Amino acid sequence: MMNWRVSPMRGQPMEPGGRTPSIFGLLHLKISNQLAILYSRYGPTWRLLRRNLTAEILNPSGVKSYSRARERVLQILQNRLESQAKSGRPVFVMEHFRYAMFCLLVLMCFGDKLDENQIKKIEEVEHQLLVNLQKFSILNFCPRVTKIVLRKRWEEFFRLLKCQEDVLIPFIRERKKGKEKRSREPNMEDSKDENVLSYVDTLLDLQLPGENRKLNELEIVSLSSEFLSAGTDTTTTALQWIMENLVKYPQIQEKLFMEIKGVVRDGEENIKEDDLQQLPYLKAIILEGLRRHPPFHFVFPHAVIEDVVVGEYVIPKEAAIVINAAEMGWDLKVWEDPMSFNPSRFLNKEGETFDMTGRREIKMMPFGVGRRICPGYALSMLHLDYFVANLVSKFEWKAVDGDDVDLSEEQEFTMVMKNPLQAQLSLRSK
Ligand code: HEM
Repeated sequence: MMNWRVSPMRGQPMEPGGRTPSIFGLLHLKISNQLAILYSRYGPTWRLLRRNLTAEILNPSGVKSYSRARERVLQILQNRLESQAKSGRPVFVMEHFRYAMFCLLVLMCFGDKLDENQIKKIEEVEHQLLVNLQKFSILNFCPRVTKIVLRKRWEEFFRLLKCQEDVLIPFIRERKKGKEKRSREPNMEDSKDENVLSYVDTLLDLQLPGENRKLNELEIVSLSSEFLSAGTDTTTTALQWIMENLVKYPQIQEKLFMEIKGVVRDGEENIKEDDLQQLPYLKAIILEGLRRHPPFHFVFPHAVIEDVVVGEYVIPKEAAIVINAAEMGWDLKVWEDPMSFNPSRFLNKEGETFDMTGRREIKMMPFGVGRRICPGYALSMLHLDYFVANLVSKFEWKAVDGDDVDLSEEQEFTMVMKNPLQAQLSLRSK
């Protein structure tokens, strides 16, 4: 087994025979590395921060404490879809899905008491940063020169960062105030909401080793923004692909609905989080969706820490390597009829859950594998389970009349649907 180390650089796939990437590849690496630095206000502390993210907020009990937030966001999403469905017109679901996934992360990041207006303010500023990413990437190119020739663009860039600070810093200060109050008055009768640990709380606690200091506000702004953007588009894309396949294959949707009906509690409309474990077919559908349509076709670049030989390839120390995760999930030697959407391939008689972490074997890796696996892996699996189950429980999803469901892909930040999903939704009778 190889020794992996994440390089913070984006890279090009290694060429056969262990040659290093071409000069264009190296240039690309350099530019992208600088882009990452430009967008982040913190230094090389990412290793520690990642550990913090996994240990504090994305661990099973951290994730569980947000079940009320999930219920609230599900309600918002279902209401939005219901009012559109009632118009009888096809519903374009992508924006609704993205908003719901974004809300979930905002509530985890800044605390679950935020109202919709506050969430919308955060969404607007984060959206502006995301859509302007391309435009600002040129600023990495010889900043000394671009600071003169592209002065206006630099100003615009700083204006946008300032807007982001103006929006996010008050939320960070609010969390800080709450924490200080709790430590001053430990026996204070706190409402349950205030006690839910937020990502910002964990960042406020963090002590940077070696530097003997805590993170400053601007660093927390960057990290919060990264948390929101890393988790929104990825889960939205996966959710959309899965729902698209349920529209394309009504018999799979029907089988799932029958399974769901068996576990909805009396008098309840929605599936409870605790009941998701009783839905093996749902889990198989999520896994099949991630295998067939992984949101990232390539995992982030990694580097080996010593020369290694893999098959006929020599990978020299420090070379950036990029793994094509999508092809791995479509490998004919491993998967039967890999391009078909067949959730049953994940149903095994022994009831064993499929391992995606790479501990046992690696047959697919939509989240990467090993110690650099996506820290949001378990959270997004839960979000996918919960939202797919409840969206199918509440609505019947059908193709728009005469529409041949189109599975063409398009590369954006993730591999999205070229023609975003639109569906005819009808409320299931209670
Ligand atoms: C379906 C949803 C998601 C998919 C498919 C996905 C996939 C990935 C992949 C492939 C990587 C790179 C792993 C590697 O380096 O080999 C990654 C990294 C990362 N993901 Fe996710 N992700 C998802 C959701 C999330 C969520 C919900 C969060 C946070 C709340 C998140 C946070 C991150 C972060 C912070 C990293 C960088 C980790 C590092 O630098 O070591 N992801 N993700």
